[in-house]
Amino acid sequence: MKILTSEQIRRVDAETIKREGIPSLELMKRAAKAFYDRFTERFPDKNSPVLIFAGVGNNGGDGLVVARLLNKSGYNVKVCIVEYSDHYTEDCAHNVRRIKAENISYMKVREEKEIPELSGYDLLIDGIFGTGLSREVSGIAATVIQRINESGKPVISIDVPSGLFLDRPTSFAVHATETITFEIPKLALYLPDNQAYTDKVTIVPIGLNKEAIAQEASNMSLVERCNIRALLKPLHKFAHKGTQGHGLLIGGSLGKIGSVCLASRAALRSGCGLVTAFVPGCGTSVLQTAFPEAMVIEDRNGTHITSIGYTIRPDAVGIGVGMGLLPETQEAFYRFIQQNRAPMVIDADGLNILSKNREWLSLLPPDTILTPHPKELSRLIGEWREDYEKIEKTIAFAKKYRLIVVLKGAYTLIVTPEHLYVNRTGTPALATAGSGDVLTGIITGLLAQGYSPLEAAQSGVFLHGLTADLTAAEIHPRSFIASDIIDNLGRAYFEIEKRIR
Ligand SMILES: NC(=O)C1=CN([C@@H]2O[C@H](COP(=O)(O)OP(=O)(O)OC[C@H]3O[C@@H](n4cnc5c(N)ncnc54)[C@H](OP(=O)(O)O)[C@@H]3O)[C@@H](O)[C@H]2O)[C@@H](O)CC1
Ligand SMILES: [K+]
Repeated sequence: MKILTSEQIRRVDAETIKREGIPSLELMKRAAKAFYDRFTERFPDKNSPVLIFAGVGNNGGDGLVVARLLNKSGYNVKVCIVEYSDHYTEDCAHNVRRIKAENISYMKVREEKEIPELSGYDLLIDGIFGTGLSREVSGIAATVIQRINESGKPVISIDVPSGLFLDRPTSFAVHATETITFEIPKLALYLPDNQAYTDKVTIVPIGLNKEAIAQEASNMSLVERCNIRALLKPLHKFAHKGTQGHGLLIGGSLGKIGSVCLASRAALRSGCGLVTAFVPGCGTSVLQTAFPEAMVIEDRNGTHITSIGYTIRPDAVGIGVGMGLLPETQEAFYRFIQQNRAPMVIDADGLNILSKNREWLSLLPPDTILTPHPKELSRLIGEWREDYEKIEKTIAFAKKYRLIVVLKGAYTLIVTPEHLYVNRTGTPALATAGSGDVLTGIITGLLAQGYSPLEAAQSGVFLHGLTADLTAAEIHPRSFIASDIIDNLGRAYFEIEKRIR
């Protein structure tokens, strides 16, 4: 699903109206109905008093149509028109007339003293500003937003939390409990800097014109279940372990062998045929006991890796977990990346070694996958002030070294030199020890099965997150551990392959 800018969304909006020969009011009705459907499903209690804040633009117009729909179906609604300007859009003005005609209780607010007391309401709907926001919020709109935020009430935002900029940092906006956004995903809804404003995000279709969307060029998109489903290879009846790929996981040091166990088990569960772990001597019996399905090659040294050599021919390599940063290990890493030509994932200490020796980055084969968390990323690309700068710097870095960067977070970003992908699967349950090692293992396993680096990165991240989504009702997010990801990978595959009627 393409992520578009506000300017592109405006064009799609206008093109839909033109191509489908519908009045703009009709599109507003569709949007409001889509919001209403989701809202009433989430909040079926019609007795809960609801206050709808509507601005004077089309986001406000949506809010007024929502008020009419809720009122008609028996909800207890009131409307507060935040008149931050005298200039109403035509469709908004039309709906002000309609709410009057339908006797819906409303008030206009132009000054602070006119703002109603919010304590009597159970739910607030926010339709003050949408994608038309063009400058910092001030005056009465700012005061109202502040009151909304201070109220502590659940706030459901229409399209975007009011005050959220779609293309630059935001310092003040509605703290939405949920945003019900119209059809097209907006990048700002998925950035960590905006977490105070965007909690849950739900995308609802509103029947925008498909060709109009297709015409808009974008180098950003959401990773969707259908994308992953389409790229999964079928399992052949005559498949055997030799045809399913051989993954090699290199890492570990005394006290950190668990990371290699997790990564290797995850690689095998992701579907590859064979897994070998390359570890220092202290890891061999641990691995063979904890994970008998893996083969093990040991370094000549007992406590940490000092030289990486083997005669097997792996189809993919995952390197770095638990490896440590001792000079001999760094040297071994250097010699290894100089000669390795198998597709590769680099994580954890592998990334830290690269940030200490930045000139080695140019030795990496094109499309090598790096999987940093934000701290590891900052060691590689330097500090950033805000998310847009971070993304810009990561793209420049990916371009310079022709790499794929998987930036782990609540919404993991997959950055290639050409494109930014946003993954939505996953919950805070994944913020647990070993979760990153498991991701490295899954991506290595997928690479070994012959998926391209981009496919492996996208599907690995998607599957990893999906295990947490699928177990959310059985394993409390607080007690979810990295092994639960591995144990539920099969379930995640079932979910992806499930037919949706
Ligand atoms: N696209 C779609 O698919 C569909 C979109 N729909 C809905 O339309 C919404 C977009 O509506 P919109 O364009 O009328 O803009 P909106 O956000 O209501 O703002 C209103 C006006 O406020 C102004 N303004 C800006 N910043 C300001 C500030 N800081 N302080 C004061 N004023 C400020 C600015 O006008 P200006 O002053 O720049 O002339 C702006 O035009 C969208 O989010 C969705 O809900 C659906 O109905 C149908 C399908
Ligand atoms: K809004």
